[in-house]
Amino acid sequence: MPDIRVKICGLKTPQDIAAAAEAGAAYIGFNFFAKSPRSVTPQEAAALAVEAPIGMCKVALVVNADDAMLDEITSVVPLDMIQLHGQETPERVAEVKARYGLPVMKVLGVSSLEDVQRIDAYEGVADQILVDAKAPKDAVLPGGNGVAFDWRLLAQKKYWRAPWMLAGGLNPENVAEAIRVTGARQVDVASGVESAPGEKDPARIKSFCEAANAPRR
Ligand SMILES: O=C(O)c1ccccc1NCC(=O)[C@H](O)[C@H](O)COP(=O)(O)O
Repeated sequence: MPDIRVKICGLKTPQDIAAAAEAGAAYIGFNFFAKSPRSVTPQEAAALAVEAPIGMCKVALVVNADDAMLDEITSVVPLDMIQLHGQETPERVAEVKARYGLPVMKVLGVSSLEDVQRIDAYEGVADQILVDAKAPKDAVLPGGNGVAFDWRLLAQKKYWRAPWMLAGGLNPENVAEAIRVTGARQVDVASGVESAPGEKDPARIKSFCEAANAPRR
């Protein structure tokens, strides 16, 4: 099993799933944010999920979703985890965990040390924490913008009680350095393995997974 666990986010086709599986990704993300070029419907995600090999963690990405939306997604798609990518409070994280009986990954955007400190409020309730770059002020999307944050912000505080994952502007060219600086054991990528917004590139998925697991200097 690869040392560094990789999540490929925003998969839309069976070819995307095959590329992630062949490259050894541990997680795949289905994006239910309608404005995203990576979004899928619950029915599309259900058809894709059956293509995933046993043991690959299938994650539903939602942004400030209400129970009705989560009820629909979880009733149709065989999932292993829910990723909350909005302004969900620790209380909402606990509610979602209890209601759906699935592990929850809470995403926290970082652009300052204060943001890093704010993560502590979630470490006792979220099953995983995804440390992402904050979206630029004028961005349409709350994630998937290909923007990195200053990885040195994690140098002092890179351990939480919950396992964590690094995201934000990662790509095959910089992922090894990001891992070196932050000590991340898990990494997540969306736009960095695409040829155009929402179009995954199998060669970049492969290069990303190889670079994440290349021997460290
Ligand atoms: O990818 C999207 O379109 C998206 C839309 C709305 C909320 C979150 C979204 N992506 C979240 C992810 O998990 C990304 O992998 C993460 O933000 C990093 O994205 P990128 O910088 O493009 O690798």
